[in-house]
Amino acid sequence: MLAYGVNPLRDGVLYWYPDFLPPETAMAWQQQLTAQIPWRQETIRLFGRWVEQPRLVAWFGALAYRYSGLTLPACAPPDWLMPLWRACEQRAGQRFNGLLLNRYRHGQDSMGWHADDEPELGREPVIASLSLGQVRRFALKHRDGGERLSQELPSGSLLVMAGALQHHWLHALPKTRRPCVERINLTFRYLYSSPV
Ligand SMILES: O=C(O)CCC(=O)C(=O)O
Ligand SMILES: [Fe+2]
Repeated sequence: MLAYGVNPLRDGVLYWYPDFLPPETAMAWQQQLTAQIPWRQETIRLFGRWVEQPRLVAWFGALAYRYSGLTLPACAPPDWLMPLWRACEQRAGQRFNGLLLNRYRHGQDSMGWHADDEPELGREPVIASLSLGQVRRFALKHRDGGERLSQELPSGSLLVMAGALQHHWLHALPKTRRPCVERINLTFRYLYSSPV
């Protein structure tokens, strides 16, 4: 459970703004994104088998994004998205040049344990994560097997991951058996053109 604003952790920091967007504004963005984004169902290789990712994704950025053996090609964001992009930059106090969108259609859509630690993101990346729609649980665990943390992410909330967090912690969006409507997550990132 996080406190409003800054939450210093061992080896990282989380900034938490549960009321970043009013509920109606969050709902309007979700509807627009659902209808207007070219959502992709990607296939990834897992233990030698091709499997569909348990979510839909989209990527906007000046550079291609490579993760989990997948390449999402460079693609300019639509103009109508920029007010939301700028608002997230302002709250995070950081410029972003990339946006990964995740669309979780139901409780069986999820994201497994990982860190956003691709070389292009550099040291101590600041990643801003905006949630729209269904409340889902976000889980964190320290790589050394120690602390665990989890936080429900309500619609319109902004979670900023910063400091050394990506180097020392993993995070996930677990599946749930509870009845679920759709959730869209936007994670804003800054990519360097060559690994730093
Ligand atoms: O959906 C979420 O809240 C997590 C998304 C995430 O971790 C990612 O896109 O790297
Ligand atoms: Fe992530």
